[in-house]
Amino acid sequence: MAASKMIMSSLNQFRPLTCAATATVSYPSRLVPHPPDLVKWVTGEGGFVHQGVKISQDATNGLGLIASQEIPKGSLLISLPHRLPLKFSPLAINGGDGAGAVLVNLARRVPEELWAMKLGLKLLHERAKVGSFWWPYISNLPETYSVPIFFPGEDIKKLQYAPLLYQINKRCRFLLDFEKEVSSALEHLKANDHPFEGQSVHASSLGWAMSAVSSRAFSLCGEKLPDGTHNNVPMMLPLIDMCNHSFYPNAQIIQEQDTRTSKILIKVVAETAIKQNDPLLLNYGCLNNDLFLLDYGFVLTSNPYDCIELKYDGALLDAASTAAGVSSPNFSAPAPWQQQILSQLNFEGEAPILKVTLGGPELVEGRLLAALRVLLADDSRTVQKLDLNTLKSMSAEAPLGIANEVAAFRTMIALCVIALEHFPTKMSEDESLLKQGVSASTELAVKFRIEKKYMIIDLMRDLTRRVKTLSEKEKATVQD
Ligand SMILES: C[S@@+](CC[C@H](N)C(=O)[O-])C[C@H]1O[C@@H](n2cnc3c(N)ncnc32)[C@H](O)[C@@H]1O
Repeated sequence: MAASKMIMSSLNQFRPLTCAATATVSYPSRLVPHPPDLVKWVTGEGGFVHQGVKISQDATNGLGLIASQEIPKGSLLISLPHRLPLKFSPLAINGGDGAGAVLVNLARRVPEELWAMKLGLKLLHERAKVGSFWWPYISNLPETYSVPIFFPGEDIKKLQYAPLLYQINKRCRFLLDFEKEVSSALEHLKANDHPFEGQSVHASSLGWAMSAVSSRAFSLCGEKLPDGTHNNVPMMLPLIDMCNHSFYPNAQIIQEQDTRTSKILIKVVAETAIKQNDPLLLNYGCLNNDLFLLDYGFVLTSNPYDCIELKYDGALLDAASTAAGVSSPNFSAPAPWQQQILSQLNFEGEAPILKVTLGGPELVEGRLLAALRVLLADDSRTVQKLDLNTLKSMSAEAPLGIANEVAAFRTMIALCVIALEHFPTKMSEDESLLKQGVSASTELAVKFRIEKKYMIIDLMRDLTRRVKTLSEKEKATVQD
């Protein structure tokens, strides 16, 4: 009863689309000071919430869900009725009012890779709309986000990692350009056709909406299409999106078709037994820290999926192998048979893919490993007997012989050294900066680069161990 009163009183207010420019606090406040009770809203709308599931302030991750009692494995934790997820369905909106058509046209101008902005437009529309069905949910969203588009310029520089700086720049530029496009689309609209209740929309509120979606939406199976298939649709899942992330989750989202209505229901079940006071955790995906920071605004320590990006380049490989003391390879001028394999690996040809990664579960991108093995080999016949998958595989032990494998690994270690040297600060400097007590965004930026450096150092250690084992094997073979 008390909750419904609270909902009613906030429904009558004007909904400004403002957004605080930077996320400087660890626990951002919600859009309104005392938002409605989400659990009551979900159950009131016909959803189910296990009696042992509660919203609670997490020690480090903002709000989260916790178990207030022991919950057995397999228990249903949350079930959302069909109308609760917030989706952007252009077909449904197109058949609607003029404001819907304006939203659809704006969404068409958003590049596919920034899909979060498309759903963000719908979120902004609902945020501005007085009487929105989703207001109890939206009012519970954070007011600010710790994603780097909101970092002060000097903290963006502190990330020290060009591929991420490029992505942040791209997003910021898009938001500034899109602000202009939105403004001109909203000009001269009749009040009824205005999707944001007559309010102008700035880059900061577009950024708020994009970040709210990128940090909370799940890509799930949508309704059945006319051809019988289902496509994946990003959606915001009230309450479920209060779960924080872990690579060792104790909860899982499942989708089931309701036998009565044929609609798809979204549920969360306990994947393991959950102890009292444990947080309910979902796995957001096997992502590197670039994506966690860009989309979610956090950085994970010892993330097994973290990696660095390099550009495949003959001159860089020549420099690395020379530094590694590998005898006279010529990466810049491969023999024709080597060039042929480089084409098969997509390093040469009309549309080469030069981006390669080091780190993550694969340790070294298979294409790079294969290229090094091939370019360091001098016998074309042995190489041509092997298939590409063997050449790309780290678990294929020294397919071109131990000397070749050692040279390839040494070159990779040297590549790691070069990558480390690209960071202008030393690890000790980074760590002492953190000890000084810095702003939340400086802390995130410095933590990001520290994690990248640790990842590179761990990879170097792993490769060095492999070189040692291989060298010992070679010595043993010679002695036999
Ligand atoms: C889907 S929401 C989860 C609910 C959120 N904590 C809140 O207060 O509303 C995702 C956000 O939670 C925080 N978060 C989730 N998992 C985290 C983790 N493992 N470490 C740090 N922050 C995390 C990040 O701010 C992220 O953008």
